[in-house]
Amino acid sequence: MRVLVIGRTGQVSTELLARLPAAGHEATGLEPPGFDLTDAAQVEAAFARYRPEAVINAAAYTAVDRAEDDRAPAFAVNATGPRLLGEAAARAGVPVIHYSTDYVFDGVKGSPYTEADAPAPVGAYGASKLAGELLLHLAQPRSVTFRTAWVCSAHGNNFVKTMLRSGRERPELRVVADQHGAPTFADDLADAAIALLPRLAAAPAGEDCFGVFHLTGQPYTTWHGFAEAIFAGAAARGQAAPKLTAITTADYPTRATRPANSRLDCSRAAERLGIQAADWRRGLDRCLDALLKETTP
Ligand SMILES: NC(=O)C1=CN([C@@H]2O[C@H](COP(=O)(O)OP(=O)(O)OC[C@H]3O[C@@H](n4cnc5c(N)ncnc54)[C@H](OP(=O)(O)O)[C@@H]3O)[C@@H](O)[C@H]2O)C=CC1
Ligand SMILES: Cc1cn([C@H]2C[C@H](O)[C@@H](COP(=O)(O)OP(=O)(O)O[C@H]3O[C@@H](C)C(=O)[C@@H](O)[C@H]3O)O2)c(=O)[nH]c1=O
Ligand SMILES: [Mg+2]
Repeated sequence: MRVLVIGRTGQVSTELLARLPAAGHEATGLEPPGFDLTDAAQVEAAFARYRPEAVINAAAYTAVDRAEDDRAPAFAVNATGPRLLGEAAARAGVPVIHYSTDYVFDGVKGSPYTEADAPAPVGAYGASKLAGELLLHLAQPRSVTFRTAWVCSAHGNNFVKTMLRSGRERPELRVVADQHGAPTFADDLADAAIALLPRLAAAPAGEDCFGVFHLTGQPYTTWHGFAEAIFAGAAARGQAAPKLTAITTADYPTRATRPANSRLDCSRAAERLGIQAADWRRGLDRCLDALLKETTP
């Protein structure tokens, strides 16, 4: 299949572009400066040029704190972008796979969120991503949105790389232990999307493979629990670990509020799509193998 990937050097787009050819697909990835998803004419031109049979939107404005003071660009990329893509895809008759976030929820619920729970974003990033989901599905009902969370990989910016870097610079790291969720590795997300492509291409609007699906890694943990796993893995690969201190959200003020409960219930994806939440500890091992050279002789 000819697959157009929006994003090229981001976490998820990098993994998609690395894996699509092996699955027999012809893939093109587009991002700035050569391509701007927020420009309708550029979106239209990309469809005309590449004639995709499916589109995967892995582009986003992901700077959560910056989005609070930079709302217009965040909404342009995260909301207008998916709308333009949905409109072009509907005209071309091709399905769209898109990504959204746990930050569409306020985090107040006492158990994992399902797709039936009402979103109520507490920050600009989450609000822009929620708008994008709605606009995409209105424009192109033959779309799938994977709401994921805490995405990491060996490429791009993420919590694993921040922890490893900070751990080299400082003897002690303080990490919040009262925000609950599950890390998700970008290669697992890419594999899920690629497995779904043939089914989406064949399915008419209204099939139950379209819609919103929660998809994260498992099991649930906290950012502090994740940091512990990162440094255990780093230590096993010969890197000295800093002292890790559990703190509360109140001890770590940030510009944007993060939800305390980011846990997503992924059972709908398992039941309807046959896509299982992957064990993030395996993903972390692959990521650390790629990032840290063995120091043993
Ligand atoms: N990172 C995370 O923790 C989470 C991410 N998600 C969602 O998953 C998806 C993938 O995220 P991730 O891979 O981490 O994101 P990254 O921030 O790693 O990559 C974003 C990509 O979007 C591209 N991009 C930004 N602006 C534009 C634009 N105007 N036109 C075209 N491309 C653009 C970037 O290009 P460039 O590098 O040139 O700017 C980059 O390729 C997103 O929808 C995100 O919201 C969901 C939950 C958690
Ligand atoms: C670096 C650091 C962060 N933290 C906290 C802040 C925050 O609550 C949490 C994670 O930090 P981050 O900066 O990675 O958080 P953040 O950028 O909010 O991560 C989010 O990105 C967007 C794109 C998403 O969609 C979300 O799923 C989520 O992955 O850890 C510490 O407690 N100590 C530290 O030293
Ligand atoms: Mg880039």
